[in-house]
Amino acid sequence: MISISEAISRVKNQRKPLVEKCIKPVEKAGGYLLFEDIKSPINMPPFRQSAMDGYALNLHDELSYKLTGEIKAGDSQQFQLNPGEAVRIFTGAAVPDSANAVMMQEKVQNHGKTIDIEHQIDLELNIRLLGEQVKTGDMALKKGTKLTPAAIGYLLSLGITEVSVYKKPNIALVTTGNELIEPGLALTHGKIYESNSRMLLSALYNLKFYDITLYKVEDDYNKTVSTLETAINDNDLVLITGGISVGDYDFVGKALSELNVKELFYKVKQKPGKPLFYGKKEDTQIFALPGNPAAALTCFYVYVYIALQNLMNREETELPRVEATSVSSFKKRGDRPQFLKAIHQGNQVEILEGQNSSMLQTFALSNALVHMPGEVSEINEGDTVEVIILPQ
Ligand SMILES: Nc1nc2c(c(=O)[nH]1)N[C@H]1C(S)=C(S)[C@@H](COP(=O)(O)OP(=O)(O)OC[C@H]3O[C@@H](n4cnc5c(N)ncnc54)[C@H](O)[C@@H]3O)O[C@H]1N2
Ligand code: MOO
Repeated sequence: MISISEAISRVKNQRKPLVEKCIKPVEKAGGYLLFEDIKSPINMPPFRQSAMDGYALNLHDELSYKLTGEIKAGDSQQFQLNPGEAVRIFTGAAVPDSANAVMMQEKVQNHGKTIDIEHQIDLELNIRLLGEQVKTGDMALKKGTKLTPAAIGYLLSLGITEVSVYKKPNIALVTTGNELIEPGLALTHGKIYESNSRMLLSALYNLKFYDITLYKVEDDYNKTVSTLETAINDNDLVLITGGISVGDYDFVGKALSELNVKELFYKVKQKPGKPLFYGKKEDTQIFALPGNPAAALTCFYVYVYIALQNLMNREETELPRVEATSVSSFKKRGDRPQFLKAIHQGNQVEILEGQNSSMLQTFALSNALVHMPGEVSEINEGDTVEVIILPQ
């Protein structure tokens, strides 16, 4: 049995980012990293734009101007202004080449055919210059940039509709167990509703991983081998839940060994999640998470999260950890370090009742996990503890 820190470092050591590219419509590329530099195909703005509703002026030494017309946003006609002439103009409209400043309307008196401005103004005031954000052919966004909503808006503003991005991993979610029934069907004695697959699916969606295939297999050795073989062949990351402990019908470990999956670790000194398995076959990483739902989700956040960040070539691979003051007390049995479901707010954290690895109710209320080291037997009110912040 290895320590949590050793297990974390073995996952980190398998850093092999996916270097395949895929082409995505820009609006569906949120969260992806750019595979290539993007050069701007246009000047942005593509013309000199008015930044205000007001008047475009061909400046002269006096404060009075002759009004010669009007330009709305989207208009394309050209005006030729002589010194001392002005046109009415609106935000976003093209400023005539012969205008050299825009005065906002609050500082202008309109007399019908002429206007008076309050004071003399600087050249190019209230004009967004041609290409002031980015010029044709210049770097718009560099390879590796994460596509945030702002980045997506920016690329679309340059007229770009498709981008090449680093492919995200194809992920298999495999559930095992004869006792599992689809939620929605009638429950019969001895059965429980299957919740792990779509719990992990939703955790993956939340992290913006969408290429996910669900596989289900009953407690049968041959079927476990063939299902896992397909899942491993077709995916970059395989997450299995259940069947990894020592029971006579826990076939996952034996099946993985039959399939020549290289074990990187099996069993971690921690609670929950002791029987966690991590291995790889060629470039596919495989986690066999304990079937107990809270153990599976805890292992997802502490270990699988790192593998996902590694595959995406992200710098930060672990969830953020902070220190906080406990407002509750907790006594631990045994010497396994524990991850405790908790509510973190400000610089305080409340450890919740009901920490059993089969219970999701407490997890449902939590936004954090308190990491309680093995040598600490109790946490008291006022103690400083380490808190892992979960993605919301
Ligand atoms: N003799 C021992 N028995 C157990 C040990 C041990 O060290 N020695 N470890 C215990 C610990 S700790 C855990 S955790 C579990 C892990 O067992 P498995 O990974 O083999 O999981 P299962 O036995 O298949 O299931 C455990 C539990 O979770 C429920 N489950 C499974 N899959 C789902 C699912 N998709 N949705 C909802 N619930 C699921 C399952 O019904 C069981 O109640 O082993 C202990 N035993
Ligand atoms: O790890 Mo098991 O998850 O302790 O119940």
